[in-house]
Order: sequence, then C-alpha cells, then structure tokens
Amino acid sequence: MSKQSGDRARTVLSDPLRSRGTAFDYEQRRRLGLTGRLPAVTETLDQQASRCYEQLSRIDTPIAQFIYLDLLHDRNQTLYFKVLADHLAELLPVVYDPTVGQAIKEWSRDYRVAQAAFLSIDHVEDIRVSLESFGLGADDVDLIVCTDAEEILGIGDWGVNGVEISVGKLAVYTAAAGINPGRVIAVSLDCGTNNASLLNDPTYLGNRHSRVSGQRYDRFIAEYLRIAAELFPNAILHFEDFGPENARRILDRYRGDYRIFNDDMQGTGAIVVASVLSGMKVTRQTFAEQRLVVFGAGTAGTGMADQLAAGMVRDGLSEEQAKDRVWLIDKHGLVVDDMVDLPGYQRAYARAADEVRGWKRTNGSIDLLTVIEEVKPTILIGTSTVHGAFTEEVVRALCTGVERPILLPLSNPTERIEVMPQDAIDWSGGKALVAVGIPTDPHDHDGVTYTIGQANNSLLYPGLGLGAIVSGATHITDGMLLAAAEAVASQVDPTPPGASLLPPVQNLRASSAIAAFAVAQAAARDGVATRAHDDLTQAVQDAMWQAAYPDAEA
Ligand SMILES: NC(=O)C1=CN([C@@H]2O[C@H](COP(=O)(O)OP(=O)(O)OC[C@H]3O[C@@H](n4cnc5c(N)ncnc54)[C@H](O)[C@@H]3O)[C@@H](O)[C@H]2O)C=CC1
Ligand SMILES: CC(=O)C(=O)O
Ligand SMILES: [Mg+2]
Repeated sequence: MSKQSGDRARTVLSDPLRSRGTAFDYEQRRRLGLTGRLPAVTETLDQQASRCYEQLSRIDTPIAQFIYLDLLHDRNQTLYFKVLADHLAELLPVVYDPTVGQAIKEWSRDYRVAQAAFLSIDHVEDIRVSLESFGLGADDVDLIVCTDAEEILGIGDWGVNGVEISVGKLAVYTAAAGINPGRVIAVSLDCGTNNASLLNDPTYLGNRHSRVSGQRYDRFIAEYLRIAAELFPNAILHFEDFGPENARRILDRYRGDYRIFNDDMQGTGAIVVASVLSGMKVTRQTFAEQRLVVFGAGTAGTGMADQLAAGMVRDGLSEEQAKDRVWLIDKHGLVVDDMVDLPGYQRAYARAADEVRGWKRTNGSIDLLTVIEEVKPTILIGTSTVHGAFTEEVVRALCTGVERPILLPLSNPTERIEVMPQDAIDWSGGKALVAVGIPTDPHDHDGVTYTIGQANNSLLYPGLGLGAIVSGATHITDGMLLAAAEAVASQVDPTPPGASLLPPVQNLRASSAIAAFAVAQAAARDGVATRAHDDLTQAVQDAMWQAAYPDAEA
C-alpha cells in the first residue's frame, strides 16, 4: 500500500462522520483504500448497533457506559446515534443528565478526545482560525453550543472540563430532533476557573488561572459572537451553563443582534411553562391566578420567573400585578428590596421590605417554610442546587395552602435535587403535581401509579432548535418559546390520576417534530422566518437527520 492510500484509509476510518467500520462493503473498501483493513464480513447498521448495545449491557456503571459511548461517538457517529435512537429513554441519562455531571468532573483525568473547538481567553486572536479548522463553509453549520462552564448543571465551575456539556447538549439535539451532527460545533470558552480542585490538579487541561472577568471577558464573548456569526451566519448560537450575571447580561445585550439562545434561561423557562400549562389543566386555573415561589433565584430561576410572569400578563394582569405574584428565595432567604448587594437579575422581583415586616425571621432572613405559609403558592420551583431543601414539612405546608400545588424540584444532577419525586408524592398524599429535572421511574402511592414527567430543558430545546432551523429564524423570539411550550404541553392529558405533566422521553423525536412545527409557524408570525414551506410538516420531517449510512456517500 502506498503512503497515500494508507493515509486515505486512516482518514476515512478516523472520521466519525464518514466511518462505517465493518459496514463498508467490499466495493466501498476497495474504492476508499480500505482493502484488508477490516474483517471480511460486511455488517448492516442494525447488526453493528446490536453488538454495541450488547457490549454496553455488559458494562455495569453509568460512567463506564458514558465512556464507551463517548469513544463510539468519536469513532462512528451514525452508529452512535443509531444505538442512542434505539434505546433513547435508557441511554439519555447516560450520555446526558445525570451522568454527564460526573463525566465533567473527571474529564481532564479521563481525557480521550473531544470533537470540539477549544477557544481560550488568553488567545482571542485564535478564535477565527480555530473555528475555521473544521473546514465548514458559511452554509454548513446550523448550530453551535458554547459554554464558559461557570455554572455547570448544579455542580459549579468546571473550567474546560465543561466542554462535555456542549457535546452532550448537541447529542441530545441530534437524538431528540434529528439535528444533523455534521452541521454542528461544540465550543468550550475557556476563561480559566475558580475551582481550586482543578487548579491544583496536575492532570487539568484548561487554562490554569482564575476565571477572567470584566472587560477582558466581555471582549472575548463579543469576539466569539462576531466571528462565529460571520463565519456561520445561519447558525443558532446556543449558550449553556454560564453564571447568572453573565448569562442574563449576554442574552440581553446581544439578543437583538444575533441568533442566540440561552438554554438555562429560555429553554428551562419554556419547559416550566409547558409543565405549568399541564398543571393548570388539572387545577383549571389561569396564569393570572398563580402565586409563584422560586427557590434558588439564579440563571434558571429568574429566567422562568420572567416567562411565568409573561404568562400572567398575557392572561390580563399588568406587569406590576404579575411581579406581585412572584416571590424569589435565594441564599439569604426571601429576596427583599432592602437587602444589600442584591444582584440586578433579582431586583425586579424583590418584595417591599414594608410588606414583609411582620413575617417571621430566622437569623435575620425569611425562610422557605415561612414564605410558603404566608404566600400559599400554587407553584413551587426549586433551582437552588440544595439537595433536600424541600423537606416533608415544606411539602406538607405547601399542600395545606392549596389543593393541588405544582411542585417542580428542578436542580440537577440527582445529588442536587430539592426533593426526590417519590417523597414529594408520598408526603403530599398524591396531591402535588410533580415534575423533575432528572429521569425517574414511575412511583406507586395509595393504589395509583404516578408517572413523573422530566421537566428538563432537553425535552424542549431540540424541537425549538429544529423549528428555528427549518424556518431559518434570524432570532429566537418569545413567541417561538411559547409556541414550543404549548406544543409540548398539548401532547399530554394530565388529568387522569397519576398522569405525567409532560410527554415521555420515549416519544422525544415525535414530540420534537410537533414542537418544531409550532416554532416555525411562530417564527413566521413574528416576522423572523427567512424560509417559507408549502408543506411545513414535510419540511420538518425532511430536516430530521436519521442515523443511516446514505448510499450516495459511500
Ligand atoms: N431542569 C432543567 O431543565 C434545568 C435545571 N437547572 C438546574 O437548576 C439549578 C440551578 O442552575 P442555575 O440557575 O444555572 O444556577 P445558578 O447558580 O445561576 O443559580 C442557583 C441559585 O441558587 C441559589 N442558592 C444557593 N444556595 C441556596 C440556598 N441554600 N437557598 C436558596 N437559594 C440558594 C444561588 O445563590 C443561586 O442564585 C442547577 O442544579 C441546574 O442543574 C438549570 C437549568 C435547567
Ligand atoms: C438541564 C440543564 O441545562 C441544567 O441543569 O443546567
Ligand atoms: Mg444547563
């Protein structure tokens, strides 16, 4: 074999978007210089996928399964997504939440290879060349997911290790909504880290200095956005797991200029709206009748407060009246307007000090139980990362105040959730309408089987992204977010005893297609669509990439 054909064989077999491994047939092997490089048998994709699944079944820890699948992702993406599609509900918790949290903690130590762009705040001048290195043209990219990893899930600052959340979110886009994996880029925006365990870890692979903030950070983000949008003008720029200050600031500052989407604020807000829409089918109430308590008023908590308050305004309340029905609780208890150093993103919902003067205080602050007793919320959401914060006493108090409270303990991963859903159902005597961020099995209580919906933005953002791509939306509008939420909620009947508030993960592809259709319609209504389709249903279907080896490309 000449050096040239040897190089060619290596190139084909190591390109995860082109490689088929044992599925290359005899002719293809000859043409691609692979003769003699693979065992004799030509397998089908189904046969390959069965073997992989069988191998996976022999691995007994989720993190080891994650590594197996990660290596497969880097070897043959068609096969990876076929295995994922065939066992979506079982494997989503392995490639994504909650296992991805552990993989991120161990990423540098377990370093393999990552299909991602590593952009460094110390080399802003390299952003362009790094993004160009993928060899993709202006029309070749639909979606870029970036993270600066300041607040990964509920586990904090994980520096460059956080790249795995960009990769994981993209895997969910493809598995759930058929976003073409050859048309996406995962990005790590490495700004340093304040995580001492990483800075002291000799195996850490990111910039070994504390997190850069201020003007240098702002310049880095501005350059990233400018260059990414210039090189790939049609790409959605998805932001994931930024700290609360930066997440909101970047979204507010650039939302009008770029096709950006903050998943933790907008995606989570929309899946919460979907959950509440479902819950209100049971309680037969409107948004305007809700009293919302958010425990953990950071990126996700304040993002969802905004979307639920917007729902109240749509139902006839003024903005003032809507804000008056929202209570935020953070580290120092109820957020009150005379608190010092109140972050800007909490100020809009701070309660007047006068109004709560007579409320019970513990060590100077007003705690969750007191707020529940005083407010009698119809909705309690947890985005605090404080495991166990929703105690039996809290859940019982919630149910004393209202007949069927909506209870959404959303913190991820499992070790951060405010209350396990099984406990919430038992303690509330089945009254609480529960959905959680993590996947959970059904739970039996008092003769009823409760199916617990997964209120994770992964049930919504893939369909939202697909709808934005199909319509060529220039911006992600509030109308598109609402359309996605309504489309998700429309797929369930939550009224029978024990029914879930959200569609099952097993149906995620169909569910994403329905959401994408509604999102594309909303983009057109909002005047941001650049592509019209005579048959939108067909356009959505056609846009969904399938895990198959296309004949023409062999
Ligand atoms: N289910 C879903 O789709 C999503 C879930 N999340 C989860 O929500 C949690 C928060 O995420 P982010 O908002 O991005 O983080 P964040 O760090 O922006 O917000 C967390 C907030 O909780 C507050 N907090 C900490 N200790 C507290 C305490 N003892 N009492 C009350 N508040 C306390 C923090 O001060 C902060 O404001 C994470 O666990 C994350 O995994 C986030 C996005 C989506
Ligand atoms: C689900 C998600 O985006 C988070 O926990 O941050
Ligand atoms: Mg997130």
